Amino acid sequence: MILASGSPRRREMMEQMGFKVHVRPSDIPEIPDENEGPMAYTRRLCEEKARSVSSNLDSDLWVLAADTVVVQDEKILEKPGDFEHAVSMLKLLSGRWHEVITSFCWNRADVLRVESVTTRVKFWDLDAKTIADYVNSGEPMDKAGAYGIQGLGGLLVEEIEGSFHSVVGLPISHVVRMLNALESESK
Ligand SMILES: Cc1cn([C@H]2C[C@H](O)[C@@H](COP(=O)(O)OP(=O)(O)OP(=O)(O)O)O2)c(=O)[nH]c1=O
Repeated sequence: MILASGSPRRREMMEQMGFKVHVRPSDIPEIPDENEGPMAYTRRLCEEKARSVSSNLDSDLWVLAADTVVVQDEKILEKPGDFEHAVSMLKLLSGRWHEVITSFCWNRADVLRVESVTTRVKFWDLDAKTIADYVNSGEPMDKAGAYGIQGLGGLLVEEIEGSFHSVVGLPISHVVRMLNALESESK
């Protein structure tokens, strides 16, 4: 399969599931349209990522793309731009529930299917030093919402409802089930 993503976590997860993964990141700009809700945004982006990589392929391999955002107070939190931005995102998440939405897309020739998975995550109350120490670890900078649940960021999380893997960027069981369904439909 072709993975239209530069995320090392997505690659690892697909390899753990036994796939031989060829990585071809896309360069789609990640900017929500005016009045675009978070789920619609992630669905549009993963579809655009898949289509842009598929259009330059001369193989008939399946292409997988995904997009993950954190949502708090209807605001989309993507990857932080700098230290201060990461601190302000973590302050917003402190002591409250938020949602993590991952949409993924399988595409081959004119077959394209998108699915979205929403997970709820609750953070402990975080004091300023905990937030600053965490941001200084460097872990938040390439992650939506400025945390990684799979790393040190796991210490910020009190509770989760839904798919852990989806928070990390790919709900692997949904992803593999959809591929199996698409394969059996094409027979
Ligand atoms: C909330 C959270 C996000 N993330 C990551 C998953 C995604 O890689 C990233 C969100 O950014 P995305 O734009 O979804 O993905 P990406 O930029 O890493 O890769 P590409 O656009 O090429 O597909 O945040 C974690 O690793 N752990 C977490 O707990």
